[in-house]
Amino acid sequence: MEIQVVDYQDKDAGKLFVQSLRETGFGVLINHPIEQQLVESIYKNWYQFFSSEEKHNLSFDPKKQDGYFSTEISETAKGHANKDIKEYFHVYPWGRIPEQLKDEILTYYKKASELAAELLDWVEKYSPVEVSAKYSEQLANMIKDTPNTLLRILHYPPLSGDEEPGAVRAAAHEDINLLTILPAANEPGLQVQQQDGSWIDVPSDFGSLIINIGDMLQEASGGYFPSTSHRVINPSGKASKKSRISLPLFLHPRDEVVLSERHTQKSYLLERLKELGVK
Ligand SMILES: O=C(O)CCC(=O)C(=O)O
Ligand SMILES: [Fe+2]
Repeated sequence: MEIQVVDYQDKDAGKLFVQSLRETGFGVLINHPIEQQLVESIYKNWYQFFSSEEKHNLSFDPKKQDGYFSTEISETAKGHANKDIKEYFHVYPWGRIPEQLKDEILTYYKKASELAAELLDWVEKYSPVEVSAKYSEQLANMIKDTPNTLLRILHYPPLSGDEEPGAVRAAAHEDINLLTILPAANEPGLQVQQQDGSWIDVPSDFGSLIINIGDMLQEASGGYFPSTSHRVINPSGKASKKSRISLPLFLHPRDEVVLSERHTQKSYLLERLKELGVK
């Protein structure tokens, strides 16, 4: 099955969306409640931030994981040799945020988190009974009042030609969290791996919202909802001189939420961050 582009206003939206998640790990929403104007303004304002020296004053805190992560310390995807060609900023409502960008980004954080709770309700509603029986509490409840949901603003700089051989914007990886909510970026490049191992572009029309499953939902659903590998490929030709900005919201339950017999959110996250080399 292909990734479905679902109209959020459609009466069967929930069913179609969850079916797409189940079969591909991804679903795409159009006509959704997140205003494109807000997304575009964030892209513009944070591009300015990444172009300024101010970012170096907000360098990330290794314990709290908030703040600015430079290209030099950017993540290395599990099983890969090179660092990704990206810099990013981690926004948590309790964390450091550049003063002039605070109101806007927290407005987005709140709106996207509210929509996310609704999407988790859809996932719950269309989980077979034997799967929902595994959820330790309602999925939407797992993220209620959580301090752990992470909004990452990513900047993939133009390619200089001096990149390490084999380095890419984002090497193939799976997300760690429950669900990821990602507005289409300003440039293409996002791909998902299909069951036969081949890679296809994720439908990313500007204005649409891409949602994918992370490992925590896979864990909580006993594998029913697969977290699929995705990546961001390097542009070529003229596009390689352009920056790409993207804005994933990674939904994380509260620390103590039980995901499975093996893991709480906290124990699971710690294990995964160590693998990424950022903890
Ligand atoms: O930039 C994108 O489009 C995707 C980013 C991503 O997959 C991630 O940060 O986990
Ligand atoms: Fe990802």
